[in-house]
Amino acid sequence: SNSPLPPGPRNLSLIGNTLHMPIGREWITFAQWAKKYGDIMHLSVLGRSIIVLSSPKTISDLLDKRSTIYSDRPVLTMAGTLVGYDRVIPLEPYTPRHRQGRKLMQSAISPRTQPVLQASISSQMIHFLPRLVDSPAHFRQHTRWLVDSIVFQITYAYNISGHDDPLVQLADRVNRDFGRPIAPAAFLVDIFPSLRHIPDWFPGAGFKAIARDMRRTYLDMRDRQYDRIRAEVAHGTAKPSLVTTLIEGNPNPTPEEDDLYRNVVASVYGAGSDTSVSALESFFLIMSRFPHVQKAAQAEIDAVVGRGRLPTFGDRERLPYVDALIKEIYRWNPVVPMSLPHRLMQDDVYEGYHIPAGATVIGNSWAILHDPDLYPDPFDVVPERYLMKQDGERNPDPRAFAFGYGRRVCPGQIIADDTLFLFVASILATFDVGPPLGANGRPHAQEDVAYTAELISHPGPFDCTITPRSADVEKLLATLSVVADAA
Ligand code: HEM
Repeated sequence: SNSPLPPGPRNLSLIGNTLHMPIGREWITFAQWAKKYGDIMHLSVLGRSIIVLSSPKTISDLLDKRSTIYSDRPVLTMAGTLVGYDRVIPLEPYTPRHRQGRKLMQSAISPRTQPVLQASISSQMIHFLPRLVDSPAHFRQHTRWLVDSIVFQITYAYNISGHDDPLVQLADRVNRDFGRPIAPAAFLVDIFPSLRHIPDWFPGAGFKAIARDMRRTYLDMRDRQYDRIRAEVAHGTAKPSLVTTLIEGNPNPTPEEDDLYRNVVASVYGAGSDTSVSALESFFLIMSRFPHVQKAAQAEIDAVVGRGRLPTFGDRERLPYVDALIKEIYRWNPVVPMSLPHRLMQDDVYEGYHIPAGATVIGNSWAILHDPDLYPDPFDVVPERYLMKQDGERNPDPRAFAFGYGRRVCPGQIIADDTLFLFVASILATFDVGPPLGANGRPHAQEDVAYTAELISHPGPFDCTITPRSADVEKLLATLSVVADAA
């Protein structure tokens, strides 16, 4: 192409921008660079092109409108080729198999199936709330328990017991494993893919044993429950679940179909668990930092739901402030700040710039969600911004950016959003969340909580107090959990 590459930081010939690359939370540095170089920016890292898009328009023009060529994923040699995570939907290349997998997931997670999914979320919530009464200091552990319970209920009709449930432990291990090879340049083989051919005994080939170990753990988690349900379907004893639906829909799958089904189901945990946990954790942090927001949301819930029952999904449309708070949770510290990287499949030209085939294309969602022209006072939590009469383009719904783009947009949004709604509404109806207290019983001075620098970003360590709003609420929760256990 005769067109120039998009502008970007100075290129140091062979090594490109490698030496300039920010280490950790690159979304913030990229947002600063975008002010200088524009909302389409080119970086060259070890000979590979990275295109960073930082405005709704560039993202919509390329990742949405030209999604036929912008929907591949970059090849990750360690995580993908060696461990095998490239068989799950989020990391899979853009192929007919990927489209088939998405279709299966979308038919399981759709407005048609939403009532069944909501029933699972509600039933797990009833078991979750009493845990918060018993040990509020462990709110993060309970939050993860809740999300895992919902995911395993939907996928495998599996009721997890406590935090030491074997499936939870296995899933935790897969989660931890997953973070390692997808961290930038964590393994040399991602920079020099031909290293994957070196023999196992060769010095420096330790990564191959690590990959084999991770693969074993992943397959164990993927297959154990799946095989159990397959046997139950054969005996006519299987409970309704995503696996049951897939197997009953095609009792004699080919080996390829069988592999596809297993990976589609595993993708629900892989993509849906840690992401949802991050959003729910942000809720606690926001509540402990912005008490006036909490009070306004509680006043709305009290007026609409009253104090004698828990909120339900049917209440949502009469809770506009709670809905606006949920939008702020997605925006304030987005769960996936730079979305997942896309890969361009053929040369393209945009606004006179050449975008080379194979380029990694990143939509910097964080930059958009913190653009003061779109969201005034972006570092504050201001649900009111969505309730004002909108002036043109201001304060767009953050979900348009928080869940990714084009043909790779998150297919689990319905579950994520329903989980977040019921979590926020139920906790605000029953608890007060506040800042941690010092020895003198007064609130601690609050320090800024840094979010982690991973692909799925979580709030760093923080404490908060979580107390039932009244003795009546405590009784209500105890009764509900007894009834739920009996059922
Ligand atoms: C608050 C919770 C969640 C957030 C913020 C979130 C966000 C995202 C984002 C940003 C992407 C990348 C889209 C892109 O590449 O442009 C994604 C992909 C994906 N998400 Fe979610 N997600 C959440 C929950 C879930 C849940 C609950 C599920 C499953 C039930 C799920 C399943 C997936 C899958 C399978 C993909 C890969 C799609 C593909 O590559 O084609 N997510 N999500």
